[in-house]
Amino acid sequence: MDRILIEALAVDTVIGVYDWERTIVQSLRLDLSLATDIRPAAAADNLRLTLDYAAICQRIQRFADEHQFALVETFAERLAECLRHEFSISWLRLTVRKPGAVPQAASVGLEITRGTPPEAIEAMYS
Ligand SMILES: Nc1nc2c(c(=O)[nH]1)N=C([C@H](O)[C@@H](O)CO)CN2
Repeated sequence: MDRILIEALAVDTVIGVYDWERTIVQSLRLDLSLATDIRPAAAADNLRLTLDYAAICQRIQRFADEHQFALVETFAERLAECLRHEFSISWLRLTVRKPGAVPQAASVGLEITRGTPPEAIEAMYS
């Protein structure tokens, strides 16, 4: 299975567990790996037959504008649900980093995977 990649996407949002964090906008950094079969789009050279990474990036920032979560866990889980539903993504890996949250660390955050693993889909068709 092929994967569309989005790396170090800067996303501005209100997020954090402390009161002072509810009054500021902070910048998250997102990495995404999105399972898809690129062959139909490549054969036809047609954007409509693949995952449009620009449209996905725009949707992510709109999601961030529309929500204010306490935890990066909630942001990641809800965003993964949103993207899988709206773009019919069978599997994704999402990393959310919050630079500056812990001064001693370059960034902190988490990584989640959701959906049917690409290997399982490939095994069904082999
Ligand atoms: N596992 C998590 N730990 C912490 C989070 C979080 O979202 N998930 N958030 C905070 C604060 O908001 C922090 O980013 C600011 O100091 C602390 N721990």
